[in-house]
Amino acid sequence: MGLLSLGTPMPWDEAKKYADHVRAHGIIQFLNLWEATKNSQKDCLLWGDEIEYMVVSLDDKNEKARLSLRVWEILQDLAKEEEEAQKDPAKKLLVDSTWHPEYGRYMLEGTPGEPYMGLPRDLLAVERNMKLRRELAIRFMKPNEVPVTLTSYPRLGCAGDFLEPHHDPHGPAARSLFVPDDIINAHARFPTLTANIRRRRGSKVAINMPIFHDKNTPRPFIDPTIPTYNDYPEDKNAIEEGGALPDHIYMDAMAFGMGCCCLQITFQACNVEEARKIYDQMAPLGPIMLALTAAAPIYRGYLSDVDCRWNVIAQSVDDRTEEERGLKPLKDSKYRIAKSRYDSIDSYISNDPSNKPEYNDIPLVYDKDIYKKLSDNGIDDLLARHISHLFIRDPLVIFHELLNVDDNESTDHFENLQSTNWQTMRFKPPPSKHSPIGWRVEFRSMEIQLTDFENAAFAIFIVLVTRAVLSFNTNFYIPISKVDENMQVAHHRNAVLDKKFHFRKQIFPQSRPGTPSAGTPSASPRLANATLPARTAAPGTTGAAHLSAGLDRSDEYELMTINEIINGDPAKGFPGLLGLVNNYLNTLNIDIETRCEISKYLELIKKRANGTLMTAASWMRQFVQNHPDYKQDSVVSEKINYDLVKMVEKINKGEVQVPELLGSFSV
Ligand SMILES: Nc1ncnc2c1ncn2[C@@H]1O[C@H](COP(=O)(O)OP(=O)(O)OP(=O)(O)O)[C@@H](O)[C@H]1O
Ligand SMILES: N[C@@H](CCC(=O)O)C(=O)O
Ligand SMILES: N[C@@H](CS)C(=O)O
Repeated sequence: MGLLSLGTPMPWDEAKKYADHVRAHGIIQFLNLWEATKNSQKDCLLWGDEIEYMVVSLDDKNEKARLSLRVWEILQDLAKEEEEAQKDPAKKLLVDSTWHPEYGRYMLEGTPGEPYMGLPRDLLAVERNMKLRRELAIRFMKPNEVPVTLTSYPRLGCAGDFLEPHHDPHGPAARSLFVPDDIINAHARFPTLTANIRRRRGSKVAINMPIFHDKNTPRPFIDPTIPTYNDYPEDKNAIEEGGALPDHIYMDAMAFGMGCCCLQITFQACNVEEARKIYDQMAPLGPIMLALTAAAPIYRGYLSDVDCRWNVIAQSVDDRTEEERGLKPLKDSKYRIAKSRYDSIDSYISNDPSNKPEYNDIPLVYDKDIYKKLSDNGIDDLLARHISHLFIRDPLVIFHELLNVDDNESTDHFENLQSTNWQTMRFKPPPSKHSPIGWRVEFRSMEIQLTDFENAAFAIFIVLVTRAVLSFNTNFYIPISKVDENMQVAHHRNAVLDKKFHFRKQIFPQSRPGTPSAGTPSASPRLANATLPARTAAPGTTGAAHLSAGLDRSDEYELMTINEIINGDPAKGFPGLLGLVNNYLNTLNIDIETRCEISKYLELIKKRANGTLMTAASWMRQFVQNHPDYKQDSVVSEKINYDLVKMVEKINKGEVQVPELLGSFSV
């Protein structure tokens, strides 16, 4: 969930006049924050997860499942509960969670009440807390409502009724043929984002995901369900003007993307350099974890040929103009921009000596005036590039009342741009110079899993990987263009088993006298303030000019399966991420009971990676394809959707065992 300021939002025509104002003050705010917090030291790990839920209303009589638009009321009740818990220590334990709205009016986001600490025993609190959150949310729902952790809702945007209460499509913010604006959270941030993305882009967003061709799916597949309204100029372009591609599932609104749910993990680092190191080390894992957590195979009532949500969201908030997308020569826009605001990261940012210039091998577009301002104020090259790259975007939501703020105290303008750059990783400064919170990093690519057990397993795995990274001083660097290739590969149906991903072969630092050898923990996870590698690119250029002078690093990485990346390859002496995590755990003094409990979660990761257990995406595909109503035509009917949601609910209640998904683990 991004910045939820209050006020009167500006429509795009007005907001764009203040874009430079917001950027200029955003940078001053960042510099003020930097000055106050650049030396901040935190000595303990704090971390937390964010779980996004969809509230589904079940109509058992008619066997229909609809998204409930009642979440605002549920959130108010949860907020009251949180408030009371603040006053009553006994209640605090029972509530121990924090709740936020999300893009969809049917979505909830729950986090632990306080961040977790870094002790192994604290890991065992994660699943308990996730269960508590689910139970708490249920307490404020109607008897027929359930919180489900599906990544994409199978029948979102289908003709007929998929909302409770029903609303016809259309509305001035999204102008969608498929979803009404009533589906968007009422907080001004969300409809304004929706409308201003569309207006800035100059057309509705166009999302096309390849259809899964089953035996009876027509070839070519031309979707007969796309309505032919003519209320808005864009409507006719859906089929006639090529908005909807043949053999694809076409979607035309932000809700199809930002209405998806995910699992995000945020860690606090000891200091800014450690945060930059974690950011870089975790970035190549973004696509790996996307493929391993794949849970989104169905869109707008059709089985698709992809397993993950990422590209759907990227297309759903792509506010680039035609000029920025390279469809027209640059005239009114400033830059060609290769990616949507929601996409994989574009540059590594750590000053660690293992970050070689050649790894930043994709052209980085950045605002050269902002780069200069940052540079003149002592920000080093890599960080200045990162921030001035985020600042090529326009602020989409500007509130009249918050235009002029005290840049010494507020970080609103900085957060405005930071929180609408939705990338696989987020590098997060302390929220304000007065905050006790330190420099943090957010890992954002994972899809939400069907049960708390699985979500806890992935959260625990990721936090342990960060500990192993710091402890063994690992090196996961590969050229960022290869991380981007992996990101696309991760979307393929069953990529987890069928595809290979670029990954670094030698992940430990080469042993030198006096340095820790492969797989032994370094004396301290703290990092020295290493000097910056020399760069040859002139500040302000948009190309990666330094690349041609760089070394060829292609022998440092190779294509591996997810199984090899996670479980290792003994023949090659490659430990895999689980090997690293287990080595790390071996260095700690953990009681047997705790270690056994942690092993349960790691076992799930191992089995998902080696194919013993299915991903949620594969399991859902199988559920649909085995359903008696399925006609082998890629259509996921209302009845199949209802049965799927009921099944997920039963799994969460422990009423049904699904060994193909969860093995013998109980939820
Ligand atoms: N000091 C901290 N260190 C690490 N994690 C923290 C800290 N404080 C809170 N968290 C965790 O960070 C996560 C995100 O928190 P929060 O919702 O406040 O951030 P946000 O800025 O809204 O997130 P987003 O970047 O997704 O918009 C939660 O899981 C929370 O428990
Ligand atoms: N729901 C979005 C993330 C929204 C956010 O940035 O908080 C996703 O699935 O990635
Ligand atoms: N939840 C995301 C997407 S709208 C945000 O608020 O930034």
